[in-house]
Amino acid sequence: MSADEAALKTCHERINLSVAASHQAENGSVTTVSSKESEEATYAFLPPIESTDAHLHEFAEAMRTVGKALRQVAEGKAAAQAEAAEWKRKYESEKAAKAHTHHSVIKGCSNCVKDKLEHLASKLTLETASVDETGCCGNHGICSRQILQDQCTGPNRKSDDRIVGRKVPFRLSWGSNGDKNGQHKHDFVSFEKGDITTAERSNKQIFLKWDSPPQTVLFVTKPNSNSVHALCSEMVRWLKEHNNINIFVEPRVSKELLIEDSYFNFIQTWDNDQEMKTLHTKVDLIVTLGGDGTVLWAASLFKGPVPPVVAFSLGSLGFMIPFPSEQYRECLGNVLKRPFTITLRSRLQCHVIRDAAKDEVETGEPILVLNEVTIDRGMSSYLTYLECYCDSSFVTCVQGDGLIISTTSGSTAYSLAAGGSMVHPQVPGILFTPICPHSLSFRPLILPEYVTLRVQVPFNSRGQAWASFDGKGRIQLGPGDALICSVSPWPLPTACLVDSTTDFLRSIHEGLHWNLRKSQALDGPA
Ligand SMILES: NC(=O)c1ccc[n+]([C@@H]2O[C@H](COP(=O)([O-])OP(=O)(O)OC[C@H]3O[C@@H](n4cnc5c(N)ncnc54)[C@H](O)[C@@H]3O)[C@@H](O)[C@H]2O)c1
Ligand SMILES: Nc1ncnc2c1ncn2[C@@H]1O[C@H](COP(=O)(O)OP(=O)(O)OP(=O)(O)O)[C@@H](O)[C@H]1O
Repeated sequence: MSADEAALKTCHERINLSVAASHQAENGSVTTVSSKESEEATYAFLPPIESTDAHLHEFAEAMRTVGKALRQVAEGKAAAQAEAAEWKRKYESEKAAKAHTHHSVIKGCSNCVKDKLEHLASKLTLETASVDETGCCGNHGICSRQILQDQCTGPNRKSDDRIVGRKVPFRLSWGSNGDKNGQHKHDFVSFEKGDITTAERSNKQIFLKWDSPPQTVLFVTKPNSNSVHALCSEMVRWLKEHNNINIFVEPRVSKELLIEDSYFNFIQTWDNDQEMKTLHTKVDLIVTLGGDGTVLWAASLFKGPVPPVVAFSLGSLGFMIPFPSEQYRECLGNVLKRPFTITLRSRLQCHVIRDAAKDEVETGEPILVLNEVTIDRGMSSYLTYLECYCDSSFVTCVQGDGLIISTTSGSTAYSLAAGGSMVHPQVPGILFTPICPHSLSFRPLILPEYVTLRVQVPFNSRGQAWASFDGKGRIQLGPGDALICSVSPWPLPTACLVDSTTDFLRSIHEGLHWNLRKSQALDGPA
């Protein structure tokens, strides 16, 4: 008989004794003795409760094991989904690239848009596309796949190269599972005699130089603003008359300008989504007139590649807007004729998966955001309860008002208000910022840009959750639904007034009054 069975047997015996004693008391035959015996029997009954506790402990342990197994299954599922998302992303970007090439070939070379955009694309790839994969010399510091030779040959060979016990040669390759997505081929890690170094700093300050003068400009303007409308019509005239530029505007603006003056007959627009999808093949430059919301709006018009954006400030904060509208002639003149620096602002592509437990396949087009995707509790008065995974790893459960998954550009927007760090827009990362977490230890995180995040509303969640994209387009997420997001291959290139860092620091100083404090007086304690 096992120890547990013995404990159970004792327990039964004591229960029987206790029951018998209480029966005697009820019959009234041996009242005083029986009540004492009953009390003793009751006390005697207590130890077996410890035995029952042991069973409870055993049961709890078993439940923990089951919980662990379930979590492992969920992690496995998240890994598979992340991998599927990555493959889909690769497939879509290749498909889009092919479609873009195909479209341009059909159009022919007469307008040279294809050549210009392809050249621009190659420029935007940090001008490092020609790196040789295997034969890297190590001099330029861009080694995507460099092999350490067993023996160093060539004129620089030193006598101590032949020391016995030389380090074993190895390779560096990108991606956590080998060359997983090829995103990081152009990062700067050099590799000399087995010592990994990043001494060569990445030069991500990117310059854009036109091969030939730009021909087409798209205007995106804040609605319902007289000053914006007036400036738009003035700039359109100036661009047409002084630079012979073709102008595209949104359908709403086209109507407004035509009502104002038939002079604007030359302006082009689009009639449907299909036409809008080909805009990036026709437009060299986007000019935005408004605040940050207008830049977000302009970005949202492009589900794939985006032409460079020159943003003119006509809002109140204008964090992402370096160009003063009063000096538009000088600013636009420079951008159209000279090389200029750009900030490549990464965007997040988001997929909502309904009842993710059943349906593992992502459907529909991704939603692209420049700032962030937010998952909050909406109207619900319950805490949001969200399970979060990063690639195949469980991150945490969010219990609070919600979660912000932000780009570095969005780090100064909602994420900042929720306690996240401000991050320079060229830093490759994704911010993971909780909103009012009901926990003392939930600090915001910054994750690397190559991960895929999955946020799922578990089936035992009390309430619904709501996802919103750059503060717009709210989508309800029920128990079992999930949101998957990763960095999109299509960033938003924004023209800088000076350069990426100077513009960023100007914005946090002037826009957010960062660390503004009166200087201490000199006449303090010695
Ligand atoms: N509590 C908050 O701070 C809060 C709440 C909701 C939304 N937002 C932000 O508003 C954005 C939508 O902007 P909108 O103009 O359409 O809405 P809006 O008109 O409500 O303006 C939001 C404010 O955020 C500023 N802003 C937007 N993007 C920014 C950025 N990247 N860096 C610094 N400031 C930025 C804008 O200049 C504006 O002052 C959302 O993406 C979200 O980040 C912030
Ligand atoms: N072309 C557009 N079409 C439709 N809506 C737009 C367009 N441009 C901007 N918006 C919307 O108009 C709102 C206000 O725009 P924006 O943020 O640019 O101006 P603002 O509020 O005056 O500036 P700031 O955000 O600097 O205070 C935003 O919600 C934005 O999404």
